[in-house]
Amino acid sequence: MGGGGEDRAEEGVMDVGLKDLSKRLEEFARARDWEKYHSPRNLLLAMIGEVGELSEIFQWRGEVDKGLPNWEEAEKEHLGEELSDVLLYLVRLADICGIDLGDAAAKKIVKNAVKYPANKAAY
Ligand SMILES: Nc1ccn([C@H]2C[C@H](O)[C@@H](COP(=O)(O)OP(=O)(O)OP(=O)(O)O)O2)c(=O)n1
Repeated sequence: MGGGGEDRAEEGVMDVGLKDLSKRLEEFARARDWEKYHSPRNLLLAMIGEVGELSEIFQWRGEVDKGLPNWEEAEKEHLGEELSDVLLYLVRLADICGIDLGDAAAKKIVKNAVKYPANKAAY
């Protein structure tokens, strides 16, 4: 991936932001001349495809304990990759649509809290 991402030796402990991911995805597409494929509809369909791949990991397993205590490391790594594919396409979709996803998500959390007041939550 472009943008100097390969040089970030400490990346594993860095807090990666949505804007940074957006920028790196843009560079990734530009470097491959793939911008023409990254239309809103294509990105949405690609993301849904990755949601399908993510779902396959959980398919037929029954309920799964939080933290995935009984999973092999390779399975967890695969899960991380599929979660990332969904996130990366979502971030790219938002960017190509001109939506500031971090800002929109923060506002949505506030809206959710107004809609579902903590003192009235009864599940
Ligand atoms: N036109 C494309 C194709 C790929 N990607 C990036 C975003 C995803 O993070 C990843 C998806 O790559 P693949 O389509 O190869 O999907 P997988 O990594 O899931 O591979 P596979 O489907 O073989 O398991 O690559 C992209 O930005 N634009």
